[in-house]
Amino acid sequence: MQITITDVHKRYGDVVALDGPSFEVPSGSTFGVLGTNGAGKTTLFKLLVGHDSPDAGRIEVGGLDVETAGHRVRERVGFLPEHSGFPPSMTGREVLDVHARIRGLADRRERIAECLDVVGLPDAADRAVSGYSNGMARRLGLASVLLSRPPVLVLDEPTAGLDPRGVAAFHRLIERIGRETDATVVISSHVLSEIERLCDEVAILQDGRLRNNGPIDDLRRAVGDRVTVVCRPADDRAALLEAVQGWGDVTETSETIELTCDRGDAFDLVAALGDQRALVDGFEVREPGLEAAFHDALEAENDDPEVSA
Ligand SMILES: Nc1ncnc2c1ncn2[C@@H]1O[C@H](COP(=O)(O)OP(=O)(O)OP(=O)(O)O)[C@@H](O)[C@H]1O
Repeated sequence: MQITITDVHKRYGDVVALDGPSFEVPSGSTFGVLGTNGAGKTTLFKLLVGHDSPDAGRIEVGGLDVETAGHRVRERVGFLPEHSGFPPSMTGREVLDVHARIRGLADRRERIAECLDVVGLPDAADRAVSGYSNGMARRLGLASVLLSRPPVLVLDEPTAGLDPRGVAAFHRLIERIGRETDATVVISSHVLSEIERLCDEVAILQDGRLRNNGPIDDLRRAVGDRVTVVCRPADDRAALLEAVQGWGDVTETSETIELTCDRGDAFDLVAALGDQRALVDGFEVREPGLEAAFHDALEAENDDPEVSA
């Protein structure tokens, strides 16, 4: 395991920010920490990188205790905070040069050029960062984190505030890092689709407590063995609607008729749809998403605050 979090507690005055989550992050995985506002994600990350201390519990990174070996942990972990500011008059390259010097990197010039290339900023490298868009500033932040090739990257809400193109570019970047390096990447987000797209495993936090964790596929399965068959009606929508009555729970949207049934019945349903070819323009089978797992985890909390999901 690259990261082990054991029964971590943290309060700020009366506010309980973390209430005993325990989970592990496998080496080389892209791991999502998911939670609504105030769930404790940023607090957990601050403890993880040694910027703050837990009141109780233990966090280990690569077998090192963050409390007692903080300096060595910080050498292993590249942290992109939720809000990172750069001196506005410096160029991107100068910002990276300062970071490279602080870390004592020997091959600064080459490494900076490589990282600018990875994040897609070589053309803007010699412009003042005051003229950078949000997305460019986030990518520069990521470049600064990548400089020393840390085995662990901790990215706090890396796409917050980016426009859709910026989000897509950042996702491609994280996917590339996941593919081309052995780094363990830990990302926090409250955007489910983002975690679902990028991550292998996830921990779901709510009010500082761990509600669920594990491989995304396992969580999806745990949601229940239900699948949804989404049909696009041909010309006679009413006839299709009548034909599918009783095959599953029916939901209509302006474009589709959606049938949700037990996975075991899905084959029969699809076969029956095949017999109704004249009424159906096309269909797809949709697996339950992480969204359902997320809401299940949160509902478990509302049903019984004492029961851990
Ligand atoms: N320095 C602090 N002083 C007082 N309360 C704090 C402090 N830092 C965090 N908190 C509180 O601890 C709780 C957890 O906050 P945290 O920032 O970790 O959540 P988060 O999941 O990162 O939220 P968001 O998605 O909104 O960034 C919140 O109730 C927050 O108000």
